[in-house]
Amino acid sequence: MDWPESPFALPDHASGSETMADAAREIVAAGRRMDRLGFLPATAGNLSRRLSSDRFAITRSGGHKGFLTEADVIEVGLDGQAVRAGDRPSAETLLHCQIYEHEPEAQAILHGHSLAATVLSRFVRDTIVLEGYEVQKVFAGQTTHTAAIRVPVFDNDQDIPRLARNVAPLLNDMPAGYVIRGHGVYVWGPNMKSAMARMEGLEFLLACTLHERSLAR
Ligand SMILES: CSCCC(=O)C(=O)COP(=O)(O)O
Ligand SMILES: [Zn+2]
Repeated sequence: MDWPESPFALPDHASGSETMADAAREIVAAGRRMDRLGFLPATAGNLSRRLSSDRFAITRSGGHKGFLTEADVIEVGLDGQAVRAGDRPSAETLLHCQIYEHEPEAQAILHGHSLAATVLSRFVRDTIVLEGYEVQKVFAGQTTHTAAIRVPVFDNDQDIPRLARNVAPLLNDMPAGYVIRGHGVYVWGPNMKSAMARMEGLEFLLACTLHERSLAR
Protein backbone atom coordinates (compact mmCIF):
# COMPACT_ATOMS: atom_id res chain seq x y z
CA MET A 1 0.00 0.00 0.00
CA ASP A 2 1.30 3.44 -0.88
CA TRP A 3 1.83 5.84 1.96
CA PRO A 4 -0.99 8.42 1.89
CA GLU A 5 -0.17 11.81 0.43
CA SER A 6 -2.22 13.54 3.11
CA PRO A 7 -1.59 13.25 6.84
CA PHE A 8 -5.38 13.17 7.21
CA ALA A 9 -5.26 9.66 5.77
CA LEU A 10 -2.98 8.62 8.62
CA PRO A 11 -4.19 6.46 11.50
CA ASP A 12 -5.39 8.60 14.38
CA HIS A 13 -4.20 6.36 17.19
CA ALA A 14 -1.51 7.78 19.45
CA SER A 15 1.61 5.68 19.40
CA GLY A 16 4.41 5.97 21.91
CA SER A 17 6.70 3.73 19.90
CA GLU A 18 6.67 4.96 16.32
CA THR A 19 9.43 3.57 14.12
CA MET A 20 11.84 6.04 12.57
CA ALA A 21 10.70 5.04 9.08
CA ASP A 22 7.01 5.61 9.89
CA ALA A 23 7.79 8.90 11.64
CA ALA A 24 9.80 10.12 8.64
CA ARG A 25 6.97 9.23 6.24
CA GLU A 26 4.46 11.15 8.36
CA ILE A 27 6.73 14.18 8.55
CA VAL A 28 7.33 14.20 4.78
CA ALA A 29 3.56 14.01 4.14
CA ALA A 30 2.84 16.73 6.69
CA GLY A 31 5.53 19.00 5.20
CA ARG A 32 3.99 18.67 1.74
CA ARG A 33 0.56 19.58 3.05
CA MET A 34 1.79 22.57 5.09
CA ASP A 35 3.69 23.79 2.06
CA ARG A 36 0.60 23.52 -0.17
CA LEU A 37 -1.27 25.59 2.40
CA GLY A 38 1.38 28.33 2.36
CA PHE A 39 2.72 27.74 5.87
CA LEU A 40 6.33 26.97 4.86
CA PRO A 41 7.85 29.77 2.77
CA ALA A 42 11.52 29.48 1.81
CA THR A 43 13.23 27.20 4.36
CA ALA A 44 10.85 28.10 7.20
CA GLY A 45 9.26 25.69 9.65
CA ASN A 46 10.16 22.42 11.31
CA LEU A 47 8.24 19.24 12.03
CA SER A 48 8.75 16.42 14.49
CA ARG A 49 7.28 13.11 15.65
CA ARG A 50 7.89 11.40 18.97
CA LEU A 51 9.57 8.00 18.73
CA SER A 52 9.69 7.01 22.40
CA SER A 53 9.79 8.59 25.85
CA ASP A 54 13.26 10.03 25.20
CA ARG A 55 13.68 10.24 21.41
CA PHE A 56 11.98 12.01 18.55
CA ALA A 57 12.37 12.47 14.82
CA ILE A 58 12.78 16.03 13.48
CA THR A 59 13.61 17.82 10.25
CA ARG A 60 17.18 18.76 9.48
CA SER A 61 17.99 22.48 9.68
CA GLY A 62 17.93 24.70 6.63
CA GLY A 63 16.12 22.74 3.93
CA HIS A 64 12.76 23.42 2.29
CA LYS A 65 10.18 21.52 4.34
CA GLY A 66 7.77 21.21 1.41
CA PHE A 67 10.20 19.00 -0.50
CA LEU A 68 11.38 16.71 2.26
CA THR A 69 12.57 13.18 1.71
CA GLU A 70 12.85 10.63 4.49
CA ALA A 71 16.60 11.32 4.57
CA ASP A 72 15.84 14.88 5.68
CA VAL A 73 14.40 13.59 8.95
CA ILE A 74 16.83 12.72 11.75
CA GLU A 75 16.69 11.29 15.25
CA VAL A 76 17.41 13.37 18.37
CA GLY A 77 17.26 12.91 22.12
CA LEU A 78 15.17 15.02 24.50
CA ASP A 79 18.35 17.02 25.15
CA GLY A 80 18.18 18.18 21.51
CA GLN A 81 21.35 16.35 20.50
CA ALA A 82 21.40 14.35 17.28
CA VAL A 83 21.73 10.62 17.84
CA ARG A 84 24.02 10.32 14.81
CA ALA A 85 27.18 12.45 14.89
CA GLY A 86 27.21 15.11 12.20
CA ASP A 87 23.43 15.36 11.80
CA ARG A 88 22.22 18.96 12.21
CA PRO A 89 18.69 19.12 13.60
CA SER A 90 16.40 22.16 13.33
CA ALA A 91 17.72 25.32 14.95
CA GLU A 92 14.49 25.29 16.99
CA THR A 93 14.85 21.72 18.26
CA LEU A 94 14.87 22.88 21.89
CA LEU A 95 11.31 24.18 21.51
CA HIS A 96 10.25 20.69 20.43
CA CYS A 97 12.17 19.15 23.37
CA GLN A 98 10.34 21.46 25.72
CA ILE A 99 6.89 20.47 24.44
CA TYR A 100 7.66 16.71 24.46
CA GLU A 101 9.03 16.99 28.00
CA HIS A 102 6.12 19.00 29.29
CA GLU A 103 3.30 17.22 27.41
CA PRO A 104 3.61 13.43 27.67
CA GLU A 105 0.63 13.13 25.31
CA ALA A 106 2.27 15.17 22.55
CA GLN A 107 3.27 12.83 19.72
CA ALA A 108 3.72 15.32 16.88
CA ILE A 109 4.75 18.98 16.72
CA LEU A 110 4.37 21.34 13.76
CA HIS A 111 5.91 24.78 13.33
CA GLY A 112 4.97 27.02 10.39
CA HIS A 113 5.44 30.63 9.24
CA SER A 114 2.15 31.68 7.68
CA LEU A 115 1.45 35.22 6.53
CA ALA A 116 -1.44 35.59 9.00
CA ALA A 117 0.55 34.46 12.05
CA THR A 118 3.55 36.55 11.06
CA VAL A 119 1.63 39.80 10.47
CA LEU A 120 -1.08 39.56 13.13
CA SER A 121 1.41 38.81 15.91
CA ARG A 122 3.17 42.13 15.19
CA PHE A 123 -0.01 44.05 16.04
CA VAL A 124 -0.92 42.53 19.40
CA ARG A 125 0.69 42.74 22.81
CA ASP A 126 0.96 39.29 24.34
CA THR A 127 -2.20 37.41 23.39
CA ILE A 128 -4.43 36.75 20.38
CA VAL A 129 -8.01 35.97 21.44
CA LEU A 130 -10.00 33.66 19.17
CA GLU A 131 -13.74 34.03 19.74
CA GLY A 132 -16.97 33.50 17.84
CA TYR A 133 -15.75 30.95 15.29
CA GLU A 134 -17.08 27.42 14.85
CA VAL A 135 -13.62 26.09 13.92
CA GLN A 136 -12.45 26.77 17.51
CA LYS A 137 -13.92 23.35 18.29
CA VAL A 138 -10.92 21.69 16.61
CA PHE A 139 -8.94 22.34 19.81
CA ALA A 140 -9.05 19.79 22.62
CA GLY A 141 -11.76 20.47 25.18
CA GLN A 142 -13.50 23.20 23.13
CA THR A 143 -17.22 22.66 22.62
CA THR A 144 -18.58 26.05 21.57
CA HIS A 145 -17.80 29.00 19.31
CA THR A 146 -18.69 31.31 22.21
CA ALA A 147 -15.55 30.45 24.20
CA ALA A 148 -12.61 32.86 24.16
CA ILE A 149 -9.41 30.97 23.39
CA ARG A 150 -6.23 32.77 24.37
CA VAL A 151 -3.20 32.15 22.19
CA PRO A 152 -0.02 33.48 23.83
CA VAL A 153 2.34 35.57 21.70
CA PHE A 154 6.03 35.59 22.66
CA ASP A 155 8.67 37.99 21.38
CA ASN A 156 10.90 36.44 18.77
CA ASP A 157 14.41 35.65 19.96
CA GLN A 158 17.41 34.15 18.19
CA ASP A 159 18.47 32.77 21.57
CA ILE A 160 16.27 29.65 21.58
CA PRO A 161 17.00 28.58 25.20
CA ARG A 162 15.91 32.07 26.34
CA LEU A 163 12.81 31.90 24.14
CA ALA A 164 11.99 28.51 25.68
CA ARG A 165 12.33 30.01 29.17
CA ASN A 166 9.78 32.69 28.23
CA VAL A 167 7.37 30.09 26.88
CA ALA A 168 7.66 27.78 29.90
CA PRO A 169 5.33 29.54 32.41
CA LEU A 170 2.37 29.40 30.01
CA LEU A 171 2.79 25.85 28.70
CA ASN A 172 -0.06 24.60 30.89
CA ASP A 173 -2.51 26.99 29.30
CA MET A 174 -2.23 26.65 25.53
CA PRO A 175 -5.25 24.84 24.06
CA ALA A 176 -4.37 26.14 20.59
CA GLY A 177 -0.56 26.25 20.77
CA TYR A 178 1.43 29.49 20.72
CA VAL A 179 2.74 32.17 18.41
CA ILE A 180 6.18 33.75 18.15
CA ARG A 181 5.94 37.39 17.09
CA GLY A 182 6.77 38.10 13.45
CA HIS A 183 7.80 34.46 13.14
CA GLY A 184 5.15 31.71 13.31
CA VAL A 185 3.11 29.18 15.26
CA TYR A 186 3.78 26.01 17.27
CA VAL A 187 1.06 23.38 17.61
CA TRP A 188 1.10 19.76 18.75
CA GLY A 189 -1.20 16.81 19.16
CA PRO A 190 -1.58 13.17 20.18
CA ASN A 191 -0.75 12.07 16.61
CA MET A 192 0.21 13.72 13.32
CA LYS A 193 -3.37 13.87 12.09
CA SER A 194 -4.53 15.81 15.16
CA ALA A 195 -1.52 18.10 15.11
CA MET A 196 -2.29 18.93 11.47
CA ALA A 197 -5.96 19.59 12.22
CA ARG A 198 -4.92 21.99 14.98
CA MET A 199 -2.38 23.66 12.69
CA GLU A 200 -5.02 24.22 10.01
CA GLY A 201 -7.59 25.33 12.57
CA LEU A 202 -5.26 27.83 14.22
CA GLU A 203 -4.04 29.20 10.89
CA PHE A 204 -7.61 29.56 9.60
CA LEU A 205 -8.61 31.44 12.75
CA LEU A 206 -5.55 33.70 12.63
CA ALA A 207 -6.38 34.54 9.01
CA CYS A 208 -10.01 35.28 9.97
CA THR A 209 -8.85 37.52 12.81
CA LEU A 210 -6.42 39.37 10.55
CA HIS A 211 -9.17 39.92 7.95
CA GLU A 212 -11.58 41.14 10.61
CA ARG A 213 -9.03 43.66 11.84
CA SER A 214 -8.40 44.98 8.34
CA LEU A 215 -12.14 45.35 7.71
CA ALA A 216 -12.55 47.24 10.98
CA ARG A 217 -9.98 49.88 10.03
C1 LIG B 1 14.18 31.15 6.83
S1 LIG B 1 13.39 30.51 8.22
C2 LIG B 1 14.45 30.88 9.61
C3 LIG B 1 14.58 29.77 10.63
C4 LIG B 1 13.25 29.34 11.16
O1 LIG B 1 12.56 30.11 11.80
C5 LIG B 1 12.71 28.03 10.89
O2 LIG B 1 11.60 27.73 11.27
C6 LIG B 1 13.51 27.00 10.17
O3 LIG B 1 14.65 26.64 10.87
P1 LIG B 1 15.27 25.18 10.73
O4 LIG B 1 16.59 25.27 11.43
O5 LIG B 1 14.31 24.25 11.40
O6 LIG B 1 15.37 24.88 9.27
ZN1 LIG C 1 10.72 29.21 12.63
